Amino acid sequence: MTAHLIDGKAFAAGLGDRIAAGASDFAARTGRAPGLAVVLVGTDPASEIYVRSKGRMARKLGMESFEHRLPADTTQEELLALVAGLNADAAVDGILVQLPLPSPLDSRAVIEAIDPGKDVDGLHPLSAGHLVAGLPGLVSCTPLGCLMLLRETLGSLAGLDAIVIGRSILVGKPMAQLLLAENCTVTMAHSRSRDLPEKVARADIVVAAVGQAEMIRGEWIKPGATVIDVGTSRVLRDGRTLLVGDVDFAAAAERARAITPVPGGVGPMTIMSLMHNTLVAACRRRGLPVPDLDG
Ligand SMILES: Nc1nc(=O)c2c([nH]1)NC[C@@H]1CN(c3ccc(C(=O)N[C@@H](CCC(=O)O)C(=O)O)cc3)C=[N+]21
Ligand SMILES: [Mg+2]
Repeated sequence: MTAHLIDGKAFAAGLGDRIAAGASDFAARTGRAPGLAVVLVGTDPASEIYVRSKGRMARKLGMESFEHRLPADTTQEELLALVAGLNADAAVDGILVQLPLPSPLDSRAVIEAIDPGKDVDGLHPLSAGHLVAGLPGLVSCTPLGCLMLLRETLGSLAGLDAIVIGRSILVGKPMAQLLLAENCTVTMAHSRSRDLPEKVARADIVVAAVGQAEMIRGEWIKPGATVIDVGTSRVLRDGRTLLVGDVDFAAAAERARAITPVPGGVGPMTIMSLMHNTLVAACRRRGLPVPDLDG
């Protein structure tokens, strides 16, 4: 392997120290810690783990964590009533509703009910619009984390050719907007794209967010490219469950200049970006200056 490993876990830990300092400063000025509310509907085991680690991280950094666990048969009205209560709660600066919601709940309507000032997931249409318009707002956690890793690895991204594979509202679309704002030339590829290998081969930056285990082959990667792997798929291999990304890591690492591992790459940055957004939302809501959290 020749690529530099982009250590998301270590970068997230450093960012966490700066967020903790910002949270403590916020508490000293306002008399209360920044507050994050996480809503989990149902008992999906993976979601349980994510929600627990978000709550644990918030408390570790000196923030208040409000965890709301609702049964899988919660009605749309009950969920909207909870969101309305969190919108009105002065101790809550950020609201995250864990996705996916069990059917038949309508996640779009729930997300649109969140106060955009508390939308720490960056999923409200107003947050998405702010990003496209280049206005300050809250940016979706996974793309924000990817951008921080790219800046840390490459410095300026201006003029680089980037490809984002995957066009979800949670990751692909905001990622492309962030790269465009960094003056990259951005290609957005997806399941219907033609000649994907050729398109990937032209990119200096590859962000893989398709959700299909090891779909991006190592031979496609341009030598010297930087690869950010958003995927986390559990696969059974030699009788053991393994977490793998959207990129064929071993082969890609032979060609890339730098690459994120799975786990330990993008995942830890997603959670830390949520903490980042919670502190930013808290400061904005109180009219306080947002601390400089870039290393
Ligand atoms: N409203 C909403 N916002 C989200 O941001 C959101 C969501 N819903 N639903 C589910 C996905 C998934 N997600 C992850 C967070 C952390 C890791 C993470 O820390 N992963 C570790 C490995 C963890 C493991 O071993 O399973 C790593 O990559 O190193 C992964 C995935 C946030 N999501
Ligand atoms: Mg990861």
